[in-house]
Parts: sequence; structure tokens; C-alpha cells
Amino acid sequence: MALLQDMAHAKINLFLHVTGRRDDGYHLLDSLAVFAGAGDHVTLSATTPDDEDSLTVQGPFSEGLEADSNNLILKAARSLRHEMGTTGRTLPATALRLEKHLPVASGIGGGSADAACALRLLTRYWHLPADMATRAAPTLGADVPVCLVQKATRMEGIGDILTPAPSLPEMGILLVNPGVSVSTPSIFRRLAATGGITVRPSLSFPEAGWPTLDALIAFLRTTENDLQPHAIAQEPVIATVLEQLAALPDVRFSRMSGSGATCFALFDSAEKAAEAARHLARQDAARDWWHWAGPVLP
Ligand SMILES: C[C@](O)(CO)[C@H](O)COP(=O)(O)OP(=O)(O)OC[C@H]1O[C@@H](n2ccc(N)nc2=O)[C@H](O)[C@@H]1O
Ligand SMILES: Nc1ncnc2c1ncn2[C@@H]1O[C@H](COP(=O)(O)OP(=O)(O)OP(=O)(O)O)[C@@H](O)[C@H]1O
Repeated sequence: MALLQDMAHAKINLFLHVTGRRDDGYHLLDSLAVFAGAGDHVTLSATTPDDEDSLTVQGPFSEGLEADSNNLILKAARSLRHEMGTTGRTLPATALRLEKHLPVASGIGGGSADAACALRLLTRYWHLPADMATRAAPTLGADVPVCLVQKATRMEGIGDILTPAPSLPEMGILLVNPGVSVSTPSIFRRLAATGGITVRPSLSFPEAGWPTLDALIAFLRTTENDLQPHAIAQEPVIATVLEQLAALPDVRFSRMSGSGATCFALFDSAEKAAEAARHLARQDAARDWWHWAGPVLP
């Protein structure tokens, strides 16, 4: 019987600037990440005391995703056990279940969101201090810290310096993935190979936030996703997705998230996003694409 459950929501980078490169090859970023209602479901059940933590994976995007020790959910469990290592406290084994609804390797942080979700669930189940999950998160991936927070956040550093975003307007979002998986390292490698770090003046967020979608969009138009041209060069279908999004009824803004291939479009409401999704689904080009429409989380 499931004891605890939580959702691993999709992370969307409304903009993503690459501002530098560290000696270890990791890139310095500036990004505004928000979370959509779309997400994977993770449940935790108790298991017999002698068992190891286990994982089963189901759901529409489970195919090809191994439930083995490389899965970020089991890595999250190991990282917390490692953090506890020196205290001598025994943590009971758990049976974790992932229902995978987000496309894998798609720029919306699915694996990172799962890892963060597992950290939240295990911290609750094992009654661990919250800062243990905060310490473990960056060891699991650059997007895991922001996914642990799961709220609109400015990401800086390599994704490890987080500041709550100022207030955002209500809006609807449509996420579209054309069914190509994109490896994040390959897109950063493409960017590095072109020496392509754009020097910009530092960006300031309005302290009072963006009271309307118009205000947010005016701000987003001063920004870019620096990974987008490199992802399009690798997967030209992303340009087709962006063309389709820009042509949707009532669309206000569209762009690629993260390292792709998922693109997003913003609307005045979740209802308008859902209406646009129905329109998109009728287009031949989009017949096999994954999409999700709904609210951006507050
Ligand atoms: C593109 C973003 O999704 C934006 O939110 C993230 O920066 C990527 O986060 P992620 O997928 O959790 O990334 P990781 O799994 O930690 O890193 C994958 C690879 O991407 C590159 N990488 C990642 C993050 C970063 N700030 N600089 C990088 O250069 C590195 O080559 C790294 O080996
Ligand atoms: N639970 C998981 N869900 C998805 N991918 C996982 C998981 N565990 C391990 N992985 C591996 O992590 C890699 C990245 O997957 P993920 O879905 O997080 O990419 P992404 O959406 O591009 O993330 P980001 O936006 O953080 O770059 C995949 O190649 C996959 O094999």
C-alpha cells in the first residue's frame, strides 16, 4: 500500500542565458524556471526490513527507462543514505514507484523532477532534516535543486544559486515535444564548440514582479534561450514545433525550454492553452507529438 505520494512537475525555462563557463566545463546560467501542472507521479511504500530500496517504472513514457541503479530516483535514495552514513542510524528500505508521464530527455527536467520528488518523499518518510535533501540535490544534477523547490525561481550559478522569482501573472501553458530525445551534454558541447557565450549586461528582475502577462512577455522578449539554436541545429524538427506554436490561436509567446526538444507557448488562461492544444492536435505535422496544456503552478 502506498504510504506517501507526490508529483514531479515539469520545469520550464522561460528564458535561459548561458553567461560563462567554469574550468570543469559546466556552464554558468541565468534562467527563470517555472513549473507546470504536468508531471510524473512518484509513490513510496514500506517494504520488508531486509530489502533494499526498489523501483518500478510504469506509465506512457516508461519504455526504455530502466528502473535500475542509474535511475535518478534510486540515486536520490542512495545520496540520502550516504548523507546519513556517519550517523549510524538505519533507514528502512522503501519500494518506490514512478509513473512516467513526461517525455525523457526533453528539456523539462523530468529525471531531475523525479529525483527531487524522491528526495522530498524519502525525507518525510525517514524523518530527515530538510537540509539533507538540499545538500543531496546538486549532487544528482544541475536541475535537481530547482525541482526540489518546485516554484517559480531565478536560477544562477550552474543552477545551484536560487532566488524566488517575483510574482508572476496567472497564465496557461502548452508544452509540445516532437518525440525526439535530446541529450543535454550534447547541446552544451555544441554551444561550447561555437564559443557561443553572448556577453550581455546583467539582467534585473522587477522587484514587484510582473502584474500582467503583457508585462512578463515584454520582459521575456528582452531574453533568449541560448541553447535553442544549437538544439535546432541538432534536431531541426524543433523549428517546426516553434512555427506551429507561433501560429496557434490566442498564443502570446513561444520558445524552447532547457536544452530541448520540448517547446512551450504561453496563453492568457489554461482554457485558452487547452483550446490551442486541440487546434494543434488537428494539424498533420503534430499528429505524433506529445502535448500538455494547463496552468503554470503558482
Ligand atoms: C539546461 C538545464 O536544463 C537548464 O535548466 C540544466 O542546466 C541542465 O540540467 P541537468 O539536465 O540536471 O544537467 P546535469 O545532468 O547536471 O548535466 C548534464 C551535462 O550538461 C552540461 N551542463 C549542465 C548544467 C550546466 N549548468 N552546465 C553544463 O554544462 C554538462 O556537460 C553536464 O555534464
Ligand atoms: N527517472 C528518470 N526519468 C527520466 N530520465 C532519467 C531518470 N533517471 C535517469 N534518467 C536519465 O536521465 C537523462 C536525462 O533525462 P531527463 O528527462 O531528466 O532530461 P531533460 O528533460 O533534458 O532534463 P533537463 O531539462 O534537466 O536537461 C535521460 O537520458 C535518462 O536516461
